[in-house]
Formats: sequence, C-alpha cells, structure tokens
Amino acid sequence: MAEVPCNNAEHPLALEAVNVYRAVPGKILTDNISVQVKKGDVLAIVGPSGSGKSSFLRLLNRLDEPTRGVVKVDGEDYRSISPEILRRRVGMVMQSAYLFPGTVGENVAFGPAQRGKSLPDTRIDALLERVGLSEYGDRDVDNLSGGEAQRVSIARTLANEPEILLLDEPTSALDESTALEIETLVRDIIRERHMTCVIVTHSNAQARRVASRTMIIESGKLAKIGPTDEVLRDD
Ligand SMILES: Nc1ncnc2c1ncn2[C@@H]1O[C@H](COP(=O)(O)OP(=O)(O)OP(=O)(O)O)[C@@H](O)[C@H]1O
Repeated sequence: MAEVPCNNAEHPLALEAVNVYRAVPGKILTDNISVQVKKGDVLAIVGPSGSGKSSFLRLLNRLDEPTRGVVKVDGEDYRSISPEILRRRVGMVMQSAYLFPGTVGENVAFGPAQRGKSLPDTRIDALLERVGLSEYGDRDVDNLSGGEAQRVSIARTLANEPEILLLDEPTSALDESTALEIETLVRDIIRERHMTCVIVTHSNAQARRVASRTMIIESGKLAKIGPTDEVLRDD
C-alpha cells in the first residue's frame, strides 16, 4: 500500500470553504467564512478562547453541518462524497486521544477495519514505528501516557492515508516537553507526506513553527488571513 497519499494534481486547492455559516439556537458559531487551502499548505487557526476555532474546524470534515455555504475537498462539494470516504480523506486528531478499548494495534487498524479492510501487521508496525511506538502493538491502550495515546491517535489517523489532516489543539492537553515532541512529530509527518493540514492552536508560537499561513477567527468571523509571519507580526 502506498505511503504517500495520491492527490489530484489537476486541482490546486485541497480544501475550500465558501461563505460557510453555522448557527445554533441563540448563537452564530461560524459567520460566513471563506478560506482556500492549497495542496501541501499548513494553515493555522488562532483566535481568542471561545471565538469559534473548533466550531469552524468541525465543519471542514462535516462533523458538523454548515447551515449555509459550501465546503469543497479537492474541488468537489463534500456533500457529494459519502461521509465514510470523506472522513478517510480528511483525517482528524483532537486535543485528547479518544482511543477504543483494546490494544494499540487494534486502534491503529480501526479505520481500515471499518471499511472491511484488514491492515497487515507490517503496516501497523511501520505506522507505530513512525510515531515512535515500536513494539507497542500488543499493549492495552489503558496503560498509555497522554503523549503515547496521542501518538496512537496520530497513527490511527495516518492508517487511513488521509489527504488532509485536521488538528484540533493536538498538544494542549500535554506537558510542555511532550507537547513539543508531538508537535515535531506531526510537523515532520506532514512534510514528508506532503499533506495539507489545518491546525487549531491557542499558541501563536506553535502557529509560527508549523504553519505557512494563519487565519485569525474573532467572534465566529474571519478577522485576518495570510502568511503566518505577516498575520502574527504584531503579536
Ligand atoms: N453546539 C453548540 N451549541 C451552543 N454553543 C456552542 C456549541 N458549540 C460551541 N458553542 C459555543 O460557541 C463558542 C465557540 O466555541 P469553540 O469551541 O468553537 O471556540 P474555540 O475558539 O475553539 O475555543 P477554545 O479556544 O476555548 O477551545 C463557545 O462559546 C462555545 O461554548
């Protein structure tokens, strides 16, 4: 199985949100945001707490449904892609690793298993090695540290060979040194696989280290977007 996801070279945008709006009773969560993410770009989403960063990210793989507007994946309205295929193509890693009861290896194989595909042991081992967890395949997930659990969660997402990786504060539940290790791991994986990535972070320093472009969300609105060093120049 190929390690590097095969992107459609004909379309330059991996992901596009067009006038995306979502409201729940009494609150506008995402207020007409339009954003384009080129293939291979890493876009950071920053902004004050409660400004709607995670709410917007969840719209990008249809975990939540936009009330209005369109999200396109590789140029295609994502509502025309089945949710199962969409979630495979647009992988997500959350702040805390939500692992299923069982072994590390079973968790890594979960995505392909859901599609009726059995992930070969050699592939599970290669993924675990890549995230720094060689020999962890038979370990019970109950006995993992926070950093190890997040590594498993990254390997589980990579097992689906996503074209796009969505990261929702992937290091903010970890202590400082573990957070830096996980950040470095994620950054290296994104680079070596030429993945497109959107990362929500509360840390401007993290945005500077990982993202070529940054957008600021304030009160559900897109306040600013551009090259990270320009957008965060005054911060
Ligand atoms: N389904 C919902 N129903 C009602 N309010 C919601 C819902 N989802 C989110 N909110 C509220 O909308 C606001 C934006 O939440 P969101 O988690 O997107 O912000 P955020 O910028 O990611 O915040 P943080 O940096 O603190 O994680 C918050 O006030 C939150 O409580």
